[in-house]
Amino acid sequence: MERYYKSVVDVGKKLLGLVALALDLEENFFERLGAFNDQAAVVRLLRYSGELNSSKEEEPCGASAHSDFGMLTLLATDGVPGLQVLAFISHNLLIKKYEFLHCSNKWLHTKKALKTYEDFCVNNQCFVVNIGDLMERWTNGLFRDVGKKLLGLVALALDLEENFFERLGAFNDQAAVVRLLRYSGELNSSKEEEPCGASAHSDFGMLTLLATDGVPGLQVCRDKDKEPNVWEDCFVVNIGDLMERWTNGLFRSTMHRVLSVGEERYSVAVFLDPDPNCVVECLESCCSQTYPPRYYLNFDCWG
Ligand SMILES: O=C(O)CCC(=O)C(=O)O
Ligand SMILES: [Fe+2]
Repeated sequence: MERYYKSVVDVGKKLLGLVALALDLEENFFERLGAFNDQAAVVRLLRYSGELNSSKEEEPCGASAHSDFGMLTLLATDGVPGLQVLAFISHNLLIKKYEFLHCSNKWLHTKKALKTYEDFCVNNQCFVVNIGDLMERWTNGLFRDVGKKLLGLVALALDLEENFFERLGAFNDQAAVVRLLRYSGELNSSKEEEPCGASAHSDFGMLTLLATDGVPGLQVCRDKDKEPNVWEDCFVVNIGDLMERWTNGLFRSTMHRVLSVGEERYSVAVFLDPDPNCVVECLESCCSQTYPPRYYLNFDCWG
């Protein structure tokens, strides 16, 4: 138990170092601030009996909805599902998501932002890292500012006013979702498969800001990278699917994946999604007779 405690605290410190770098602070910022001085990592061992509620109205609940108080929480489970994460899903995101999954969803007709609990896919190869309330206060404001600045530049590049996305309401109730990632670095046993940390995908939202610890692994499809690439001392900024929709395909969302290179790897991804109620339609300045709108909000096709 002591060994487990020590290695979890080390992982936590490494992740907080990355959070600091992602915030444009020195890696040891939180250490210098004294956050680890007399720090106690509290380990809670949990057992859920699995008993179902007798009342049909109530959802059977092991632990009711909450956020954790501190900086970060690292969660390891036995692989039995149950953990859910509250997701704010916009109508546009939902369309995109179900397009991707090739299936229909009744909520597609509501045109409203939804707050839903999504099952968290538990995988015994990973920790789930929850951002605590203190860290959220620190990060959310900062990432909103960086994101706003970048989106101002995107607007200027599209021949729009710098505050275009702000005026559209994209930042009204915007949440920057921070995902702290650790890749174990284990290589696949099968020779046919490429050793994969995260399979090829594009991100859903407007922009993603990505900071890594310098271990290679991230590949971007359009560059046709032969070797896993490293970007140092910078954020990698990925364009998301909603930005592709907004710009009528002028800004393509970035297809990317993470290969396993036999070395442990950490990264911090900040997903900038628009306000869940913001309508994402092809911008006029990106459409012409030659390039008519490629994306419509066509609800009928979802039956
Ligand atoms: O870890 C990385 O470099 C990429 C992570 C990523 O693409 C994602 O979480 O969507
Ligand atoms: Fe991604």
